[in-house]
Amino acid sequence: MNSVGTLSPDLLLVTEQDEVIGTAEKMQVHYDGVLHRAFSVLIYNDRGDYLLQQRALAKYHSGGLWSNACCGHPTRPTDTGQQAEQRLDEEMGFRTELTPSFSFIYHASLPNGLTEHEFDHVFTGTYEGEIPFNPAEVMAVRWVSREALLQEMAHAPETFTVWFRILVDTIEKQR
Ligand SMILES: C=C(C)CCOP(=O)(O)OP(=O)(O)O
Ligand SMILES: [Mg+2]
Ligand SMILES: [Mn+2]
Repeated sequence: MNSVGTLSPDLLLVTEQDEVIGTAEKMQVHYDGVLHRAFSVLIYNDRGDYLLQQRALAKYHSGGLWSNACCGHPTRPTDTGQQAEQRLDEEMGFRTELTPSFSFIYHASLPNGLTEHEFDHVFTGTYEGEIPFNPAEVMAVRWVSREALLQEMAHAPETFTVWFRILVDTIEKQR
């Protein structure tokens, strides 16, 4: 826990085997590019369309880019899925049951000078209904079919977050 206590809990630093080896403050972690635990949530509707969020411009990186339904950082070493469900609610304004899917490590230098270096746990869920998203986190949402998403990613990859492009590549190869 950092000096501001519960206001800003620290992120979990992990090994390449995802063993927790410490904690550190969120911005410092992304300045230093040190490996930490994260989660990414993929939400589908009954037709199999992807739910996308456009990150708020004020986010510390990747503002204005289109991405998967929710991403975040666990602050407790257990119950990553519950923390992902909670973060989905904070960002998108709804809850749904999430299922663990797969995990991957990625390392990306971002245009604003920060670095993402994450052991990312991917969760999936389905949802139909209203999306009263939080404007501090999200500037827009939309549903897109997988065909339309693949076309758009091929033509305008720079409008999507780096990790969502990796995620879609991985998922679409598995199908
Ligand atoms: C999980 C990934 C790929 C990046 C972290 O997500 P965010 O940048 O949205 O993190 P929070 O601000 O929500 O913690
Ligand atoms: Mg987030
Ligand atoms: Mn991160």
